[in-house]
Amino acid sequence: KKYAAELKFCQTVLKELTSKKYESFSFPFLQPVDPVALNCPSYFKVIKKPMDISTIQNKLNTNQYESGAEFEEDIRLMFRNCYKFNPDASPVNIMGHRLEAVFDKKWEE
Ligand SMILES: Cc1ccc(Nc2c(-c3ccc(O)cc3)nc3c(C)cccn23)cc1
Repeated sequence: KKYAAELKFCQTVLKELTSKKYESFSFPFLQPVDPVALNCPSYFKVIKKPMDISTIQNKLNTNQYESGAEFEEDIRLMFRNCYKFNPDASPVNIMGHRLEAVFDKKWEE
């Protein structure tokens, strides 16, 4: 069915984003931001809806997405959070743009 094929493609896209070849710029996005570990106490004041790839993977595995569009919403939320918290041209901001470029290419494949 279309629905199953759509969600299967989401799995393929996540596999691409977490591939070792991108680990030099995907690592800030693989796990939830830990404001204590990263020493960024303002994080939860600035970012109201945290999102990361491991959370998206879990939602996909537990059928919490109704469609590919909902999956894409969480991916885009993750990158918006990154651009909001990390100043333009900062290392993690640039990593976000690089990983989003990988997503864009695979998503429109
Ligand atoms: C004081 C300070 C300033 C910036 C950061 N950014 C940051 C983020 C981050 C990722 C996504 C996101 O939505 C927000 C932040 N991930 C990291 C990592 C893995 C290492 C170093 C910095 N990192 C951390 C602490």
